Amino acid sequence: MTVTVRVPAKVNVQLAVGGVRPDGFHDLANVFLAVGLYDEITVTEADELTITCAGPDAAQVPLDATNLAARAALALGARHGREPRVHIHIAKDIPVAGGMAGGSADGAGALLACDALWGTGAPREELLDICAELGSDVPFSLVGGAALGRGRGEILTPLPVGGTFHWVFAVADGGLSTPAVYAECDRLRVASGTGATSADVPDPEPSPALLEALRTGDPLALAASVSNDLQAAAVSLRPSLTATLSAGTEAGALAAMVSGSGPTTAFLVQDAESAEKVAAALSASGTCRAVRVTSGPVAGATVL
Ligand SMILES: C[C@@](CO)(OP(=O)(O)O)[C@H](O)COP(=O)(O)OP(=O)(O)OC[C@H]1O[C@@H](n2ccc(N)nc2=O)[C@H](O)[C@@H]1O
Ligand SMILES: Nc1ncnc2c1ncn2[C@@H]1O[C@H](COP(=O)(O)OP(=O)(O)O)[C@@H](O)[C@H]1O
Repeated sequence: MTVTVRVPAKVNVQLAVGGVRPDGFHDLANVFLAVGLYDEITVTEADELTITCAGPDAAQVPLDATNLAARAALALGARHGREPRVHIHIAKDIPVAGGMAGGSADGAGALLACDALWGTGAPREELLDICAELGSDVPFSLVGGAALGRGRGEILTPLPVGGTFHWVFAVADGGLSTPAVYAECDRLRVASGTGATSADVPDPEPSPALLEALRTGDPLALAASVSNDLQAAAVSLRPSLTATLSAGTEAGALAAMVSGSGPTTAFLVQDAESAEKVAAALSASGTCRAVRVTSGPVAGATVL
């Protein structure tokens, strides 16, 4: 028997980063939006746990027990007294190490797929607990749509969205390490004299204007309120992102931002027609490796 699950990428329309906590994580107000770029995770009964991956960035995906999809199968199996004898195939379309939660998508997808394959029938709460153990972004990959993530991003509240938002993503050459970008954010804060701990940095809060823009589905209002506290750190580590951001703005994007920890850049546009125009201009600019056009919100991990 075989089960396939489709899982979307995300963009953070607000990423407010608090001070670094004693456990090394940062408290967040993380407003996630699931967008229509997908990985597909297929699990098949097998003699032992094995993984394959296909797609343009497949060479950068680990195929051992560190793969989040393998860790998900192991975690569900351990809770239900079951050896994870499965082959996991990842059809990867989400850019790797791009700030779009591709690894998290694979973790959430493999979890849901194994649950279906094994007939485990794990309650949603248990699946969300396992997701949070796997990584801060993994619960959102399961849930999809739009949500506010508190804590380190794993405590989710679904958010109402009143329309479809159109996006262009510029994929950069190479990735950025998420821990390195958080560390650079701390370094920049210390260097500017504010300090980087929870005692120094105000508690992160969601922007009321941003939540209202999502609720009404108004792209101009959303463009006026998006923010990403990791952007300066990503640009500091990858200065060439400035040229990509400018190219999208000059082409008419309503907002230009780094997606999460980057280095993918995200451009909010008015409609599907302007998306094509901005995408063409970004391609022609020579400031990125690839350009993707999509929209959101879309559903979270779904069994096909
Ligand atoms: C920045 C964000 C924004 O959504 O995603 P990406 O843009 O990388 O996809 C997330 O916070 C990434 O979440 P995720 O990639 O799941 O991170 P985890 O595996 O939980 O943690 C990896 C490392 O990132 C740092 N980290 C992560 C989350 C958080 N709230 N504070 C942190 O400081 C820590 O150094 C941690 O060891
Ligand atoms: N399915 C996966 N399981 C584990 N690690 C992965 C997986 N896919 C990618 N990775 C690795 O995890 C790191 C982060 O990748 P990814 O989740 O794609 O990016 P990001 O955290 O920026 O959204 C990269 O080093 C990548 O090689």
